[in-house]
Amino acid sequence: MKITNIQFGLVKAPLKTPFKTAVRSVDYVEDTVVIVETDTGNRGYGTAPATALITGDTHGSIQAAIKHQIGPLLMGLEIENLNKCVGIIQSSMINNTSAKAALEIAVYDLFGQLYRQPLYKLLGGGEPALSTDVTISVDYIDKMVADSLSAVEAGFETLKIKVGKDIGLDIDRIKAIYSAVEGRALIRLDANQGWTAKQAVYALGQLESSGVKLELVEQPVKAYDFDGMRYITERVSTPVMADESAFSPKQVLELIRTRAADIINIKLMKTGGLSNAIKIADIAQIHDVECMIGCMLESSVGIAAAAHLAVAKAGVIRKIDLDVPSLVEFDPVSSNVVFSGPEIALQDTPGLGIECIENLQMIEA
Ligand SMILES: C[C@H](N)C(=O)N[C@H](CCC(=O)O)C(=O)O
Ligand SMILES: [Mg+2]
Repeated sequence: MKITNIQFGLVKAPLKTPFKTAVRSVDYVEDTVVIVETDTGNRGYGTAPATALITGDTHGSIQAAIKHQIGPLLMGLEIENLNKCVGIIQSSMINNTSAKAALEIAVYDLFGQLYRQPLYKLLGGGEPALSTDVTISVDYIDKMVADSLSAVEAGFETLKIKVGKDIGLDIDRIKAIYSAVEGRALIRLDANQGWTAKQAVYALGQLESSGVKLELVEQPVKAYDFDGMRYITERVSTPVMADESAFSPKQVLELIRTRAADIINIKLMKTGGLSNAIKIADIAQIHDVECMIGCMLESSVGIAAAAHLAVAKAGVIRKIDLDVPSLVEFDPVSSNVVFSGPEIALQDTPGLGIECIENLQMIEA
């Protein structure tokens, strides 16, 4: 099975309610769709969102990187030599992790089709079921409490609360949500780089001493501020998770070596796809550091790939944040990963089992 062509499209799905974090507010999911074609007629699918504030990537940069730099190097490559395909994708240029992720996802999808196995089995196998948290956007307190209660009613047992906008308000937000859902849901926080190290230590200290139990706090400070991450990790009981600080295996090694984080959030759009995500999971497991599988606000093609990885690496990926299918009005993607509220079930069709992407708008090559 040889790569012969790459096509592009765009897929868009409106959100039920705006997704609001410390850095952005979004009303819909929009991904570049990458279709890798082969001489056998098989087509591999990958997607990437334009999360410019986190990865630096836009739809224009993703498509240009694939069209002009990485794509031409892949023509004629045999899918059975997955290592060669992945090696070329990763060494073709620096950065551009979203473009690399979309291509790797498509190539791994084809690898699964070649050997007629679902991806998670080719990655090592596992129990094909996961349970995800759901994100509660940062907002005024009553709205966040109401959203948290609705999520618990819908069956979610873990809530990922977005904070990082205003430290005083954040403490009130978390206390109010905690008392509304105490004993019914676990609370994890994501500050999306919105606090300083001192603010984080203060806020978490206030919460811990008032009896609020948090599962973890994600990326309290700026991505580059490894010293700040370590400062917080050393001073609070709540486990600290690195997200925007943890793109590459090398960064993860550094975070672990300097004890700057207790947990690592793996996202395919940060790692440049599955190959580096696997390396990160292995590095973390060697060091007894737990991981979360996360996602951007992105389509269910990328999220399906992340779910396959999480199943295969369940020994170290023990926290799941793959909630976008619950946040959209409708999911245009049908794959072999079925999302139903908090439950994620993987079926055994080959690769990612992409059957259809509704409303896919093809882009002229
Ligand atoms: C969607 C997921 N639950 C999530 O919260 N991801 C964010 C980044 C999402 C984005 O801004 O596209 C995160 O973990 O920081
Ligand atoms: Mg995060």
